[in-house]
Parts: sequence; structure tokens; C-alpha cells
Amino acid sequence: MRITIFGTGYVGLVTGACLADVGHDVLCMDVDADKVARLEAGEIPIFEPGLEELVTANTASGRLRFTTDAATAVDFGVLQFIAVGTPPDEDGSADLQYVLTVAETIGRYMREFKVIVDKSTVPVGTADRVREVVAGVLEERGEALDFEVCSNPEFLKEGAAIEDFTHGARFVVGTSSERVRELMRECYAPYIRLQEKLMFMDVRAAELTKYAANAMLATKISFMNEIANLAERLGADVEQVRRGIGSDPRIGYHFIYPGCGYGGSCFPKDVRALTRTASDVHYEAQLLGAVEGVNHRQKQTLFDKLERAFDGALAGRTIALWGLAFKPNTDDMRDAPSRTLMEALWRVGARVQAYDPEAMGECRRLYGERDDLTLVDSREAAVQGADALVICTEWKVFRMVDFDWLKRQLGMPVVVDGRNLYDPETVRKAGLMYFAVGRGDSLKRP
Ligand SMILES: NC(=O)c1ccc[n+]([C@@H]2O[C@H](COP(=O)([O-])OP(=O)(O)OC[C@H]3O[C@@H](n4cnc5c(N)ncnc54)[C@H](O)[C@@H]3O)[C@@H](O)[C@H]2O)c1
Ligand SMILES: O=c1ccn([C@@H]2O[C@H](COP(=O)(O)OP(=O)(O)O[C@H]3O[C@H](CO)[C@@H](O)[C@H](O)[C@H]3O)[C@@H](O)[C@H]2O)c(=O)[nH]1
Repeated sequence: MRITIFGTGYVGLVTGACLADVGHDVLCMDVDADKVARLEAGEIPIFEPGLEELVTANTASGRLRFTTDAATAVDFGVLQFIAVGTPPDEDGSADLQYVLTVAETIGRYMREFKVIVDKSTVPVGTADRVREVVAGVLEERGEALDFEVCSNPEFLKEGAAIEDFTHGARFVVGTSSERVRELMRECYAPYIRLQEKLMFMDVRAAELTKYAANAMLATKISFMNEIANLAERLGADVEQVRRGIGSDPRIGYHFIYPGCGYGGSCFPKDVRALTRTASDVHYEAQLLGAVEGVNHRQKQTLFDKLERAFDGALAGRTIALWGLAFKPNTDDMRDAPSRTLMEALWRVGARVQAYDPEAMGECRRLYGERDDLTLVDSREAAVQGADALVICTEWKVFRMVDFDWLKRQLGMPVVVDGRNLYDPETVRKAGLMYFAVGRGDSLKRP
């Protein structure tokens, strides 16, 4: 099948590479000429495990190609995937300018029947707006061409994007057209040989499914963070509580890890966008507001714990940070808890000495050169000469630690663990003050 994909970000590039890998002919179009040039030269602009190999193999076979030429892109595929960004506007709503620009482009250049497949995360009603834009451009051109718009939200997680795309739970397709159903079945056929995973539904239900899924997952996390904060004050260990409730199949173990708040490019913006959608139809989404509020507060707990450990005297201190990315296996720092912490530390005159296996380039890009930030190339170098250690991301490389060694490195024996990586007793035995998340006595000092 010939498939065009607009946008070569996390979603567009992964979708393109995976669909090419199962035998489709894929042309990826991006307006960012520099990105396209890098991709053509075999360079992958993002860190995503397995993606480089997949892109290289499929580019070499000729099934995956890149372009900046819109007319060529529109001409190419019968399926025209939109996988461009939908960043938050100031009022929290999803900014649809990139999606609607692609719709306009398709309307301008199409010469035969096309199915426009919306893979970007977009508010309910966007398929109608895309349809209006395309129809408007066709009318301007004086052309009466047939086209369809369907919704096909993406559920991949960064860091496990290829696995999620190829072995995800479902492919949701919102359409009322039999012709679209057939074409989408053909597109995803290689993935559904073992098990039927195609879920057809109304366009509006498909659009809402994406927001509902992210909001539900964010709710689980905020709920657990709330329980963790309570556990901290009640002398209970939230890790034991987590296992206790996860064992109930009605609750399950997934997405109930308490921590330093959810970040990334999706949960924060999608919870806010859904809240905004609700208010647009005069409904106050109370639960969503609370989910966001709890998350906002949770991101500040790392700083609060440090401040308490130092009796408020953080000015002039050097704080070691392990982990900058919003989660492991990615270089993405969008809405990462590490950013809330670093910015709070800088405001009170503390210095940060940080290490992340993948996100240091991104950190440099975001914050540039500054006197109060030193990026070092190992976890060992990060703690050298530091007064305390904070763990923001649960990269594997931070899991095993010689705590006696760690104690010798730190000016003050303070470890703030935003990811509950260690056994509190073992850490404390080494003479370290250990502030984790909801671990019973983590507010007390030894
Ligand atoms: N990142 C994720 O894990 C993830 C997962 C599921 C869904 N989503 C959703 O998918 C969408 C894309 O997210 P992303 O993370 O891939 O974004 P991204 O910012 O990584 O990539 C978007 C790309 O679109 C390109 N673009 C912008 N305008 C264009 C145009 N007119 N024509 C062609 N290309 C254009 C940009 O240059 C950029 O390369 C968003 O709606 C997001 O919410 C993201
Ligand atoms: O039990 C948990 C699970 C996750 N997190 C945090 O939640 C955030 C998001 O994590 P994750 O969902 O793994 O990453 P994303 O790549 O943001 O993926 C989410 O957002 C995507 C974009 O919409 C969706 O496609 C995915 O299904 C959805 O999981 C991260 O900060 C995690 O640290 C927790 O704090 N506790």
C-alpha cells in the first residue's frame, strides 16, 4: 500500500518506519527541511530504542522515503496520515494550526480520492473541521473530488514506541465509511494476523477515546501520588500498599507507581485539553482538575524535601541530579519533573550537577550555558563534590548503588528519591538520610 505521513516526530517517524517494515511503501513529509535532510542522511533526530535500525533498514530497501515537497507527498498515498504536533494553547486547548495546515495542503494538491487519517491527538470535532478545510480548498479550486476523514489515535509510549506500535492492545479507527474500513484493514493487516485488534467506532468516539485513555492513566498516577503523600504522613509504606492494591485484578499493577509527578509531551497537555473541551460544552470536569492539581503539587515535592533536609539553606549548595528525561529510555524533557526541580533550585541560588544517559543534549538546548548548571558524563561525576543527591528518572543505571561509597561522595548525607528505587532500610544503614515517596517514615531523619 502507498502511504503518506505528514510529520516525522515521535509518532510520524515510528508509524512510517513500522508500516514500511511490514511491506508498505511509505513517504514521510515534514516542513522542517533540516530534519528531512538529517533523516535522508540516516541520522535519527530523536532517541528511541530500535528506531535507528528500523529506519536504516527500510530506507535502504527503498520502502521508506522522506520529502519536504507537499505536492509529491499528497500525490503519493491513498492514505494520508496526519501526525503533526498539537501543542497546548495558552488556555490549555489543543492548538490545531498544524493539523489544519496539513488539511489545507491535502486539499490544495489532491487529484484523486484520498483518505485523511488523523493520528495526531485532537479534540472531538476535529475530523469535521479537517473535512471543512479540505472541502473549502477544493471548492476554491473548483474541483469536486471525493475524500474521507477518519480518526486513528496513537497510543504508543516514548521509549517503547516500536513495541507499542507493533504489539499494541488495539488500533482504534473512527469512521462511518465502509471504504475507509477496508483500506484501514489493509494498512494494519500485518499486525492483526494473530488476533483481531482493529476497533471501528464513530469518529467522535475515537477522538474521545484517546483523551479518555490518557486521562485515565494520569488519574491512576495522581491517585497513587495522593495515597503516597498520605502514607508519608501516616507512617505507612506506599510500596506495600501498591502491591496490595495492584494484586486486585480490578485495579491491576500498571500505572500505579507513585513518583515525582507525570511529565512528557502527552499527559499534562491532554488532561488540560480535555478539561478545556469540557468547559467548552459548559461542563466542569472536576476530577480532571484535581488530577492536574495533584500532579502540579507532586512535581514540587522533590524541592520541598530538599529544603526541609537543609532547613531552607539551599543557597550556594550543589545538588546532584540523576536523570533529566521525563522517564527512562527517552531524551525527551518536555514537562519533566527534573525541570521543576532545577528551576526551583536556581531560584534560591543553588547549583545543579546533572547526569542523564540520553537527555543531556536536550538539557543543553533548553537551558544553554549557565553558571549554576554543570552537565557531567557519569552518575559518579554528578555526585562528586555535591551536597545532596536527587533521583528524578528511574534509568536502569541508577538502580544499583554502593551506598557507603555514595555517603563518602556527598557533603551532606541526603538522598531524595523521586522514583522509590531503593530499600529505605539499606540506604539508611549506610548513614544516609533517605527521602523517598510515601515510604512511611521518609519525613523523619535518622
Ligand atoms: N510523542 C508521543 O509519545 C505521542 C504518542 C501518541 C500521540 N501523540 C500525538 O501525536 C501528535 C504528534 O506528536 P509528536 O510527539 O510526534 O510531535 P513532534 O513534535 O515530535 O513532531 C511533529 C512533527 O510535525 C512536523 N510538522 C509540523 N507542521 C507540519 C506540516 N504542515 N507538514 C508536515 N509536517 C509538519 C514538525 O516539523 C515535527 O517534525 C501529537 O498530537 C501528540 O499529542 C504523541
Ligand atoms: O505508574 C506510573 C507510570 C508512569 N508515570 C509517569 O507518567 C509519565 C508518562 O509516562 P508514559 O505513559 O510511560 O509515557 P508517554 O510516552 O508520555 O506515554 C503516554 O502518552 C502517550 C501520548 O499520548 C500515549 O500514547 C501513551 O499511551 C501514554 O502512556 C512519565 O513521567 C512517568 O514517569 C508514573 O509516574 N507512574
